[in-house]
Amino acid sequence: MSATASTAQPTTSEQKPLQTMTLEQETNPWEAQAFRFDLAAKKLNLDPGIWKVLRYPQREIIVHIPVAMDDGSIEVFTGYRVQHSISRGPAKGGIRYSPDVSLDEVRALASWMTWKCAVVNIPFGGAKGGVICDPKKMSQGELERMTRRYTAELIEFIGPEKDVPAPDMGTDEQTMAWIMDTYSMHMRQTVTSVVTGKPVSIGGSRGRREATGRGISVVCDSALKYLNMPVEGCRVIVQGFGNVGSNAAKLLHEKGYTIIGITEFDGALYNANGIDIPSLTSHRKRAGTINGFSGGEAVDKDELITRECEILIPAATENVITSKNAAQLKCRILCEGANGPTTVVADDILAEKGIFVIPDILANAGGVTTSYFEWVQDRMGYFWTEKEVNDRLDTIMTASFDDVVAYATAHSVNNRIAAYMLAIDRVAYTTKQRGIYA
Ligand SMILES: NC(=O)C1=CN([C@@H]2O[C@H](COP(=O)(O)OP(=O)(O)OC[C@H]3O[C@@H](n4cnc5c(N)ncnc54)[C@H](OP(=O)(O)O)[C@@H]3O)[C@@H](O)[C@H]2O)C=CC1
Ligand SMILES: O=C(O)CCC(=O)C(=O)O
Repeated sequence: MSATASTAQPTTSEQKPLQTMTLEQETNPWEAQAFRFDLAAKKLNLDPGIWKVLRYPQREIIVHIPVAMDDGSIEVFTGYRVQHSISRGPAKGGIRYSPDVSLDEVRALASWMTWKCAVVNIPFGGAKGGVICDPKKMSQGELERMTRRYTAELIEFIGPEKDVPAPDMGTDEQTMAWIMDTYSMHMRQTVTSVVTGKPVSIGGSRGRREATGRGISVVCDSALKYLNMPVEGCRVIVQGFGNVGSNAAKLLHEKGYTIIGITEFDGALYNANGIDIPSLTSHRKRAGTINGFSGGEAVDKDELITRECEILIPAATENVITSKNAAQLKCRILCEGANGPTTVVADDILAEKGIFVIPDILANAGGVTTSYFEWVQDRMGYFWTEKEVNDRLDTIMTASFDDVVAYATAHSVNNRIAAYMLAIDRVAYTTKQRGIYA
């Protein structure tokens, strides 16, 4: 690795039609995924048949889930599970509960899971699930009934050797416990390895809760080393203070980074001297919001992500960095904790600004990597210490960062396209090896 590496990144597109995209096209996650896939496949000179196979998901399941609500009414929720690929192993990926879920979003998230698992070289394909609902407005009883019914509808499609769900936005360890229990009732035996991200007491892995944030902290360390930048004085802004954002902030704070900004859906905080993350976490637990915390100044959340910092970590949702605000970013490194936070148009603007991007399918792969460890431990019935889990995670994340950056240099592409190319090449190889032409 070069100590004098430049931050300059080649642009994503060589075509100009990007400039004529409407904002609606620009922010469709499936279009964004497909655009980058096509570009990487072209650079790989991918076999046209394999191209067609990998471009689209293998299976898309839509379910309508009737749920008895607490007030006695019946509501019907729409849910999806999309399995993009099982070429390298069982499909793997989280389940999202959000009012914004759509089939195109779940398709994109499922494809990103395939590429992500291949980037970190773990033996899974990709899948994702989602239910259109607002979990913040539902009681625990309503969420449990919806989750159990959703699981029952998917019963023949999921399983330890078929498709292994995990948490994502709006879902957590409790949701995974309900899925595991519902699946086990149908199988007439306890099957812990059907989901990951469960509570440790029922087969979860130590370290899974923090794993995505931990992986982010590891790739930030690698990026600083690569760019010859010190941790001391490294200012970080984090968007999102849920599972991913809060754990990334906590671990980076422990490593000596200065977290100067945190945003959530309903507010944002700034402190040029650094926010005390443990105190903010206690406040967030008590108050249910970051608002009202005395250790930072309340600021506008959209403006905060454009403030000067060394590292910006979007860890909330898709399409937060678009043609509308990319030119205003003043970070040196963009580390994508969320899936799909940057649009393809924004990619080119960031490249022109020389921002070093650690793409989502690498940066947030710590979660699925520790999910892999959980699946392995459940199948062995033997559980590792937290240190063993974290050490293995650190090793994989560091090596994957090095692989992507080396690939980018070797092929003169930016980090995102390098990660796609590396992943597509690996998935194409197993797809051919398994003999789809038979
Ligand atoms: N959980 C995991 O292991 C993994 C998650 N990811 C990705 O990371 C992202 C976050 O997931 P996760 O942390 O699990 O989700 P959570 O539901 O735990 O948290 C989401 C956070 O994002 C905030 N948020 C939502 N919309 C906005 C917005 N427009 N501006 C600012 N903040 C916002 C929410 O704020 P509020 O509470 O105020 O609504 C909340 O703090 C998603 O893209 C997910 O796909 C990727 C890999 C693994
Ligand atoms: O842990 C997992 O299996 C998947 C987590 C996830 O949904 C993601 O990485 O986007």
